This record gives sequence, structure tokens and C-alpha cells, in this order.
Amino acid sequence: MAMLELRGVNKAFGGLQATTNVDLTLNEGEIVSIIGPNGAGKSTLFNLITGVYRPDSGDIRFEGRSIVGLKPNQIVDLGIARTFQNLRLFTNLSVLENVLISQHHKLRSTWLSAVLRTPGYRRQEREMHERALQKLAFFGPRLMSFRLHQPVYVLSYANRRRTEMARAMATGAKLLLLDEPSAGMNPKETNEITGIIRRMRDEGGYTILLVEHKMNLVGEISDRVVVLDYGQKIAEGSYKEVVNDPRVIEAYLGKKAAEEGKTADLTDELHTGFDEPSGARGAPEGRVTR
Ligand SMILES: Nc1ncnc2c1ncn2[C@@H]1O[C@H](COP(=O)(O)OP(=O)(O)OP(=O)(O)O)[C@@H](O)[C@H]1O
Repeated sequence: MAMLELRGVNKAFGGLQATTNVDLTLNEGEIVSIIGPNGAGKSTLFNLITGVYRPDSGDIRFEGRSIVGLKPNQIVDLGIARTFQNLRLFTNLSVLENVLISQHHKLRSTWLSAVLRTPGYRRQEREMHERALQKLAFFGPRLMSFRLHQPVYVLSYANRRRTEMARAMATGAKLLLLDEPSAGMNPKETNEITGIIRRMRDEGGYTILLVEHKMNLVGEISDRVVVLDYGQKIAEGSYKEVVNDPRVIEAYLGKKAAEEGKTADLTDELHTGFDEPSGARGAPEGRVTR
């Protein structure tokens, strides 16, 4: 049975069809990347899976059960956690506190047991603390050193991203949705985060769906790559298959490039295509529903 399954998922905003009939399957232990030019619907898909948006039609199943209509916190409870393109951390709290807070939904206590600090309450606190450190340890001294107790507002952008990933892991999730995990990272840091994502799967046992613009990261770790364009899935396969797919080349580089048979490895050019400002291409015919 697939861990996550999307069938015919549609979502429109006013007259704009943000996702059209999207099918997606994710098996346990896979790392799958979603790529596509700006405005292709990648973040919308994450928002649909995590219950921020409800699909207009279609079904989303997690471990065999439909999660359509569940609230985001209920979806976290089932085992799906995410990071955000624009980070959502409590900047006045420390790295450790941010990761501890993400486990609060699991705390089984009453107001009285918290005030009295009963043995049961303290045991749960200890377990949460251990789990937080275990997840933060994936990032090594970047977060585990003196940084553990630093408020998030003093951290670099890259360290904030790492903290968000540790926070998602600590929720107790089995499936992690990572939205541009390497954004704001230099090539050395990107290389490092690529290795960490692989370890999250291999050692942490997580299944991972990621949206990413850096093609070297996508090529390096993806078992499968799904390409969206104007809300539709236009290709799916290995990294090599999709970057050589004429529909993908056309989506990024235009019809001319596709006709010229530019089917070599497009890593650099694809990356350039991603740097277009959001919405730069305008809406194609057929996407606007009214
Ligand atoms: N809440 C919203 N209200 C109206 N339109 C939206 C909303 N969210 C997304 N859209 C539109 O839906 C389309 C898909 O947006 P989405 O953010 O999912 O794309 P994306 O692939 O994540 O883009 P990027 O790579 O720039 O982050 C865009 O045209 C966007 O403007």
C-alpha cells in the first residue's frame, strides 16, 4: 500500500486553476522531488496535503485513509509534517525550545499534572527533550553546539532552515514535506543538506517529499521526480528521464529549445529557468477557468 496517494486532485483560486487532476503516489522510504517553474503549483500541492487547503475535487489518502477535510493539526497527528518556503519559527525562542514546542500536541497531561509536575509529566518532558536532541543531532555542530540555546533571531538563514527541519522531524512524523530545504544555502551547505536528507531517510526512517529548485540536489537524492507545469503533472520518472523529457524542456526553456532537441543534461539551464520571478510567464491558455 502506498504511504501517500493523491488521485485527481483539483484546486482553483477564483478563476485560476492551481492544480489540475494531479495524481501522485509516494511509497514508504522513498525520496520524491516535485519540480516545476515558478507558479507551477508546487506549494499549493503541499498546502493541499497538509490540510491548509481543501481540494475542490479528488482524494488524498495517507496510509490508506482519506485525509481530505482534516485540519492541519489532525494531519500532523497522523504523521505528516512540513517545513515552509518562508520559515515559520518562533524567533524569540531558542533552537531547542522551537523543537520542543513541536511535540506539545503529544503531551498527555492535565493542567494540574503540569502545575504539580507529577512524575508522569516529568517523564514526558524528559522524553520530549531527548527526542528534540536526537533530531537536532542530524545537523551536528551547526545546531548542537552553543546554538542550541540561542534565540532563532540571531541564527543565519541556513540554520533557521535546519531548525525547521528538526522541528518537523520531532513532531513524530513518518512523512516529511520539505519546501525548498536548500533555499539560501551556499553550494557547500547545499551539499551538506543533501547528505542530511539522505540520512533522514536511511537512518531516521522518514519518507520524504520535497520541493526544490536546485537541480544538483534533486538529481543527487531523488528516487523519483515529478514535474508540474501550470498546475498539471507533465512528467514523472528518474531525474535523468525528466530533464531529458521534451515537455519539461519546453516548460522551462520554451518551444524552440524543445524543437531543437535539447535533450542533454539541462542542469544549469533548468536552474536558470527556475530563477524567473514568480508569475513571469503569465497564464497559458486553458488554465484560467473563468
Ligand atoms: N492563496 C492563493 N490565492 C490565489 N492564488 C494563489 C494562492 N496560492 C497560490 N496561488 C496561485 O496558484 C498558482 C500556483 O502557485 P504555487 O505557489 O503553488 O506555485 P509554486 O510552484 O509553489 O511557485 P514558486 O516556485 O514560485 O514557489 C500561482 O499562479 C499562484 O499565484
